[in-house]
Amino acid sequence: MTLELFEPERQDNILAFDGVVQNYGLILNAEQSCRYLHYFLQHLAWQRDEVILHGQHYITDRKVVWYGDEHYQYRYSGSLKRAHEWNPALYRLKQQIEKIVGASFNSCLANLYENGQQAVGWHSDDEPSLISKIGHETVIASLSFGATRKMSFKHKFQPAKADMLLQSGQLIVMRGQTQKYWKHCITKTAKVIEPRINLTFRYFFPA
Ligand SMILES: O=C(O)CCC(=O)C(=O)O
Ligand SMILES: [Fe+2]
Repeated sequence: MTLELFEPERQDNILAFDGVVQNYGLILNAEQSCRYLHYFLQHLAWQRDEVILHGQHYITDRKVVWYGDEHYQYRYSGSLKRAHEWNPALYRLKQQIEKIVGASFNSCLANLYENGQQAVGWHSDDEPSLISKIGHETVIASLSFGATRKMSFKHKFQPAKADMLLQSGQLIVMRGQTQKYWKHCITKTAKVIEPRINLTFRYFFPA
């Protein structure tokens, strides 16, 4: 695993306006992060994602899996997703994150990028099932393991952008109106040949 020269600094908000992306820095040490990476690589039920765009059926390179308190179901990009029962280690990590962040989560969408060629394009996590009925905000806590990758944000209506590197053991939280006004992506890079896992803890409001 590559060792980063600089630890990420904590930041209250990397966005200039219209949303909040908090950088909590590293919440796990290198050894803990490395153990989680190898454990999750082996023990989560990874599957390529199916999406239907403009009537065309696609299978993504990156793998995903969704865990939750119940077998929540929802339809996005034309295919039906169903939450698995919590993996116990993932559940304990969820409880730890809830304490740090001061919010509760009932599900986790996990992503596996085998190398820098696998990425996720510009999108917002703005499905109605993720928006709270009171306050109308979305809180997503995102914890990374393995290879350092760049996450970018761009405003939907203004020429504003922000970038951050996500290291192994680093936690960020997207909250407020971030999903309404900003898109985010993980960029491709030929330099990264190692895997990265990202866990996005979410609160899912069943319809
Ligand atoms: O891998 C990441 O850090 C981001 C994943 C993401 O945007 C998502 O799961 O919605
Ligand atoms: Fe996302």
